[in-house]
Amino acid sequence: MTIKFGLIGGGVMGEALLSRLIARGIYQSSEVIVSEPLSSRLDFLKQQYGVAVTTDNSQVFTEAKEVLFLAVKPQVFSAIAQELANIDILNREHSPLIISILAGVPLSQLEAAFGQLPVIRAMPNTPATVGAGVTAICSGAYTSPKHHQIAQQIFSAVGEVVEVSEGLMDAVTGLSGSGPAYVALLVEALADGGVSAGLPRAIANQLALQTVLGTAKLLHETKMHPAELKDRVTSPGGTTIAGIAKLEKAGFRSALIEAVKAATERSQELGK
Ligand SMILES: NC(=O)C1=CN([C@@H]2O[C@H](COP(=O)(O)OP(=O)(O)OC[C@H]3O[C@@H](n4cnc5c(N)ncnc54)[C@H](O)[C@@H]3O)[C@@H](O)[C@H]2O)C=CC1
Ligand SMILES: O=C(O)[C@@H]1CCC=N1
Repeated sequence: MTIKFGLIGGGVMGEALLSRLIARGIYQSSEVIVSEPLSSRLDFLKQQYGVAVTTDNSQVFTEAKEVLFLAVKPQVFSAIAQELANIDILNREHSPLIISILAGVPLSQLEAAFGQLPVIRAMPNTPATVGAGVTAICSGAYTSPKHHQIAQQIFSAVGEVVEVSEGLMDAVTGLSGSGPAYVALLVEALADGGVSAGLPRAIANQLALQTVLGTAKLLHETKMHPAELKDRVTSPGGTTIAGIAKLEKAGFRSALIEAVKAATERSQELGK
């Protein structure tokens, strides 16, 4: 069977994408090869998903006919680019589309590393694992509508897809890329608040999680503005306004705004 999809880096995000692509039948296990330095991860991915595995990134690059998917940390990108630099890419019968989910690494750097191959830069997030992710994509100079369609199909398998200009990718990273961690912190802190107010831990966890999930679902399904929902919950002289007053005093909104800005700036730094 032809190898269509090559994955370099079988960690959290690599596995999230891989698992959904196989489950949705976008690629068969026999069409996928993964490279990873950690033998424990390789054994796991091979056993769990039935894919071919290797420690040799150049093998993945050479064999992948349709997509080479980069899911390593940005800090190891230059080492990988050097490793792949000697492979004769331009004279290949099938040049793969390079898809990178590396935070911060710009299209210019990716295109320089891969000659004139088509590159799509993407920023997914961890809810991709359960098909509830959101991914922003932007296309490089050598891509065609066909490449665009392939990337749409891949990321649609793990959630929603939006297209942005490359100048916005760091901001996307600061918001939706990093966002699941902020929301997880919110859920944990809400539950801690419940425990502090006397609730048993298990019940506090359930209430906190379902409140966040339910609120997101309500906003999503009704398209209600968040401010309107806040107003609907907030009775005059009631409990909610007492809670909101504390959040405002503690700088809740500005803490989130600053978090997104700091993560955006860090993404910009990673690309330098
Ligand atoms: N974790 C997240 O929420 C998100 C991460 N990203 C991006 O995805 C990329 C991967 O992040 P994670 O999956 O969280 O990291 P991770 O650490 O879970 O996975 C990276 C994998 O790459 C492997 N690796 C290290 N050196 C390698 C090499 N030379 N060749 C091949 N594989 C190598 C590691 O062993 C590891 O399994 C990063 O660039 C990150 O910016 C993007 C969106 C969300
Ligand atoms: O923390 C990071 O650098 C990566 C990028 C977006 C989410 N995690």
